[in-house]
Amino acid sequence: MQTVPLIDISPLNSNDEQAYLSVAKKIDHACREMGFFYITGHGISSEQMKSMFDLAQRFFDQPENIKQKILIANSSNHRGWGTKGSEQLDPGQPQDWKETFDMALDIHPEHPIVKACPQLYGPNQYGELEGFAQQMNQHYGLLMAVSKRLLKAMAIALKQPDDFFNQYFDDHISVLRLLHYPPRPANAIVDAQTKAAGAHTDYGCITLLAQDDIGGLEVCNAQNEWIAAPPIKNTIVVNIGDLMQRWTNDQYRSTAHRVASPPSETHRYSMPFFVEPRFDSEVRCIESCLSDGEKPKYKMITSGDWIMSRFNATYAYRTKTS
Ligand SMILES: O=C(O)CCC(=O)C(=O)O
Ligand SMILES: [Fe+2]
Repeated sequence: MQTVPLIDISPLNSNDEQAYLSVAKKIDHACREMGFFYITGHGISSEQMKSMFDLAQRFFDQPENIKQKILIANSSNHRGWGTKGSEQLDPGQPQDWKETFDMALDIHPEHPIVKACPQLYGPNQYGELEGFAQQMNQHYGLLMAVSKRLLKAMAIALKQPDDFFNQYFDDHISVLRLLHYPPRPANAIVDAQTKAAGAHTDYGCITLLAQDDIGGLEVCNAQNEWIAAPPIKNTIVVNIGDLMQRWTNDQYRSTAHRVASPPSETHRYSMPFFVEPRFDSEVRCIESCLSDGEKPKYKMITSGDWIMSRFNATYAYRTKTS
């Protein structure tokens, strides 16, 4: 059975051109075959990761009334805390059993880009936890640096200029999200197949996911089999999102994935970083992804329009009000 490959990306930081291209090729292969891979050699220390998981736990441990003050449902730009049941990733399944915290670039309300797209830009809502904003922003910067290295390698593998993807990442809309999957209460009627997060694809270019050591992430491989993507120490899981699939005319796979319910009494934490280009980036098929006579499968769409259409499809609070 096909498994999720592991790639050491440290050569992406070196001057050894051969080693660089060899890693770019491995990434390209994984994007085509599986749409998912683990990375090591990303440069984010295990201490940094641990401090982020400690922070996530402290954040979600706060009383409900404190978290209510930064409710995502009251945010104009989709930032803040999401209660259990506010998101339903798989419309054929019960709502996801998780609480969330979303943050992105923190931009003053008077900035022109906020005026141009107030649904996706603006200030974050952090709440009251000491040091939280600073630590989240620092981690956001570290993840963005790794993401830019990956996007450059993908551009090169696709025979594009180095900055083909990265040129769309000034004023980007990438989101760092904290996730807490608490145990379902004993009286909640669920069968063993009910997932903590339903099957879905991610919306952006790529996602960098850190997971704790509980496990539960499952990936649908090219043979349509669900396979486990268990935690591996000091790795980050990378997967392709819908915008990258559109950009590459389906050559890179935006692969469905889901999260099994944690064992009883067990809390699971994870931390996806959704890498999403500036809201007005025009995503249309890259020429080098078309063979002779082949036609683009998708119409051009802007990053912002795509992301908003996906939020509206999966969040109860948005469908009620829009
Ligand atoms: O919690 C996880 O491991 C995966 C989360 C996920 O797929 C998502 O939030 O898009
Ligand atoms: Fe996902």
